[in-house]
Amino acid sequence: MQSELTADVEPIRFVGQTDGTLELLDQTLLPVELTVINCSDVETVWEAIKKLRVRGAPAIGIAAAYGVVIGLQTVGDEDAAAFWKRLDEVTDYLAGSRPTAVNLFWALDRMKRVAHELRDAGKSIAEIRVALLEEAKAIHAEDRETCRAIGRHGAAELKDAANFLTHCNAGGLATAEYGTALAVFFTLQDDGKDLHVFVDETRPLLQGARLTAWELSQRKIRATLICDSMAAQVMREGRVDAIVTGADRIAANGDSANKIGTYSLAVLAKAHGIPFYIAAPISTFDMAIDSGDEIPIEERASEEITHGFGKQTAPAGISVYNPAFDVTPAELIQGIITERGVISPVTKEMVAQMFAAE
Ligand SMILES: CSC[C@H]1O[C@H](OP(=O)(O)O)[C@H](O)[C@@H]1O
Repeated sequence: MQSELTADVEPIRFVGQTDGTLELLDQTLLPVELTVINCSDVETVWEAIKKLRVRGAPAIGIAAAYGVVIGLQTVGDEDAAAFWKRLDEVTDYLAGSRPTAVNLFWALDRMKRVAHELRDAGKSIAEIRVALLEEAKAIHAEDRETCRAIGRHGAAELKDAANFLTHCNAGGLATAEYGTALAVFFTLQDDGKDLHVFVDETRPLLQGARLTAWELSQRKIRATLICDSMAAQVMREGRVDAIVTGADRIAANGDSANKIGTYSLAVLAKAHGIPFYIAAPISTFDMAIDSGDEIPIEERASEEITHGFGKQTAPAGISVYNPAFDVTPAELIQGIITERGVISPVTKEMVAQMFAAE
């Protein structure tokens, strides 16, 4: 069913109080169909993250935080032991949905930390349950402002550029709203810039074609969809001033994991003398790992490649390798645009300095 899809559709919405439900815009059906799934149990939230009905590092973290609230609904306030056992069960369960986006684990750890601090302060289970919903809402609200700040810093950094290329979707659909990489383009537009964006379709799940192209068209930003393999050609033709992508996990030295195909863009950008930027919130930094070598890379089902576009496009039984992410080394990154400012050059020292800043 062709629905009227507008850019003000919220990808994530929690409805009700501690006994409420989580509404998620099913991104696997975009841009053709507008369907909202209603999550009333943690299994539905887990499946939505796993199947990319909700996706994008910050959005995954927000959904998981609400998933904790929903998962705890199966136990009452009267049995404290059951509540704490269930909290561990639910956070461990959600942590197993996807391995790469560190925001998932950052959000789950934050929810557990709040619960334990309140327990240690002598609060009741009922009070802790309410506080956890408020914490999930805080994570959600903070990300809205974080994205705006990333947009402001990115637009200032790239004020002299007009022609961009991006990969996958790091827009409002991947966050609370407004996005990270796309926030830079939205802010430049709001500042009066007439910009153009080449959009990689981003195989195999086509987040670029289905989601980024849609978000840019909704905002009437000039965009041209290309196959991933065409990126080098448009760079060689001199049609790209800068590349901006999102990230799913950034190591302490600045190595950045993002959708598969990002690393090749960074190598191509270097070959063509084009600045390559990552846009990501501080919550995407994993300071517990020294380099990108330690970032777990999700491998997904073969069918995403052999049965894309709704039909079989490869011989049965063919061997398939389907890593969903790759890692761009810090030396290929001109700058990492965060809500606190731009990290450039991207060194361990500069990352640590930004991470420690308020
Ligand atoms: C703002 S984070 C967006 C980030 O997440 C995407 O991955 P997925 O669609 O698999 O969740 C992609 O890496 C984007 O850059």
